[in-house]
Amino acid sequence: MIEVDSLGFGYNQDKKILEDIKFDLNSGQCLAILGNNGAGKSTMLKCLNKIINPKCGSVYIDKEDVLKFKQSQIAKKMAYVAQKNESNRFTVFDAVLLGRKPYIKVAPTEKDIEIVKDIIERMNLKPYSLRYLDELSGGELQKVMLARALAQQPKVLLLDEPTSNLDLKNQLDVLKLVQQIARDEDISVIIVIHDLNLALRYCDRFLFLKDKKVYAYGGLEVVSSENIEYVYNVCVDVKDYGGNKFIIPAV
Ligand SMILES: Nc1ncnc2c1ncn2[C@@H]1O[C@H](COP(=O)(O)OP(=O)(O)OP(=O)(O)O)[C@@H](O)[C@H]1O
Repeated sequence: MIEVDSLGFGYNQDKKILEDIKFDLNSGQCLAILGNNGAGKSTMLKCLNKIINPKCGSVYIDKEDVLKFKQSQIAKKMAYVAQKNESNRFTVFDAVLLGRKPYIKVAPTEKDIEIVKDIIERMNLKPYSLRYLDELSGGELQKVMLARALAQQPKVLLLDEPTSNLDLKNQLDVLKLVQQIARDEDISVIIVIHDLNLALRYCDRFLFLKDKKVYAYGGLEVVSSENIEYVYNVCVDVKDYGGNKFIIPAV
């Protein structure tokens, strides 16, 4: 379980971006972080694993405040996939193996190699295994970065718009896999995502950021037309289809 309390951050002294952020999430659950452009979603994700230092607050994982940890210790608890990923001259296999770095002392063990092979298989990346990252498409690269994060075997997985470069089938496949891995391996997943319908389909909890604060947090009930209209300033209808909720813009 992850518990975030009173988290605050500003890039400059006089301009706050996040104020009094508070939520908790059980293991095995996926949380969607929602809000408009510039609301502070990516900033919040980076504060959680201290890529940037929050000005105040705490982030407890299994009752330990990870903000007091060194980066090398945080890497065993949390994995992060950024919004923009740079490609380089690593092969796909080596890039995923890098996810094992927090655990490797001298050289990768057989277990490290097995974990990497397994995740490459599960994400249908085997045909790309020996390809270089700078020879991949944007979507293929995004999947490799997710595979690397999963190889890290974190307790909390932080994903910043993991489907932004993926085609429809890969969006569905990747989020389904993330949801399945979260449940099977008891990982809490925190996803910044713009597509409300994908969020509704694959996430259990929903957090709307607005005016630096948590405007609403909870289960499906908080994804209401009133909240969406207030947060995004767009009128929407919330419809039921086949037992699932769908958001349809009413413009
Ligand atoms: N390195 C930085 N230095 C100064 N300001 C920044 C920096 N990074 C982001 N910001 C500002 O902080 C605010 C929040 O940005 P952030 O990227 O967290 O928003 P977001 O909700 O993820 O947006 P989007 O949906 O467009 O990706 C924005 O006003 C942005 O301009």
